[in-house]
Amino acid sequence: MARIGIIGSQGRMGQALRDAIAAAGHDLAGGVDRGEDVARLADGSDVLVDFSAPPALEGNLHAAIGAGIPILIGTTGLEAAHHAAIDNAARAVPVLQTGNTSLGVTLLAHLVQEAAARLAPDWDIEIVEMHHRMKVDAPSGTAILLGEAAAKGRGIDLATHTESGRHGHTGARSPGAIGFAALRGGTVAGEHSVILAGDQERITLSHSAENRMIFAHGAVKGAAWLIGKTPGRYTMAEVLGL
Ligand SMILES: NC(=O)C1=CN([C@@H]2O[C@H](COP(=O)(O)OP(=O)(O)OC[C@H]3O[C@@H](n4cnc5c(N)ncnc54)[C@H](OP(=O)(O)O)[C@@H]3O)[C@@H](O)[C@H]2O)C=CC1
Ligand SMILES: O=C(O)C1=N[C@H](C(=O)O)C[C@H](O)C1
Repeated sequence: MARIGIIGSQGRMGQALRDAIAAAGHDLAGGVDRGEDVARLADGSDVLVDFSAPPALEGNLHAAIGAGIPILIGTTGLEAAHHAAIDNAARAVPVLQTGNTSLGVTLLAHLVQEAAARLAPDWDIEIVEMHHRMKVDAPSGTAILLGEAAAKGRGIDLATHTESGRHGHTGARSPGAIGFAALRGGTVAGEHSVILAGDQERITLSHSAENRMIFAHGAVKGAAWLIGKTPGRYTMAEVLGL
């Protein structure tokens, strides 16, 4: 049984996490939101779970290091500087950062990598996602995760092959690009499709989240798994044995 501290505890994911912690038989160590004392939460926790916002990341990593406990980061909208801070923190404590904690998306990423590796580079890759009207970042962390899986399969760098936000006279698609399109509306928990488009044929690999509990259950599983691990950066694939 683990004491799990939630960062972003009043948010949509924070509330789902409370139910998932109870369902798994763990203890809720407490929760913090904007402006509250994360270091104190860390001192009373065995592991921190962060579903808040990117500006909170640095303080959250600092608190985990100060208390000598692992941290799982589910917050999305992270930039290169955030990933550098995570790499740095992972030298001191176990850290798991992922754009999606669900079993289904973790498996989907494997399938996407495999498909991208096996199909010739002239098969175009487009990633389409839809989320609820309150989501603040785009493309979603999951879309980026799937783009990274596709890029890995292709042996290319995602950053230099991304095409997103097409509008107006864009010109033809760049050969080898990975395209992103983001839709927002209603209460959609999370829809992702990776479309591999060849000449006269198409493959679509998709995942539908019916509600947030799939993310919450995965996050609790990942958080408990991190306890006792040596410092380093871990993945959901390792947690789920995929
Ligand atoms: N990896 C995954 O599987 C998933 C990731 N997510 C990601 O998790 C994050 C949260 O999503 P969601 O719960 O829907 O968002 P919400 O906006 O519902 O919740 C975010 C919570 O974090 C709080 N918060 C904001 N800034 C800080 C801060 N500096 N310190 C502590 N708490 C803070 C907010 O408080 P306040 O309202 O006062 O700002 C709010 O309570 C998003 O980045 C989302 O994309 C979501 C689902 C799954
Ligand atoms: O903000 C959300 O809701 C979600 N965010 C994550 C993302 O950005 O991919 C995961 C999930 O799709 C829900």
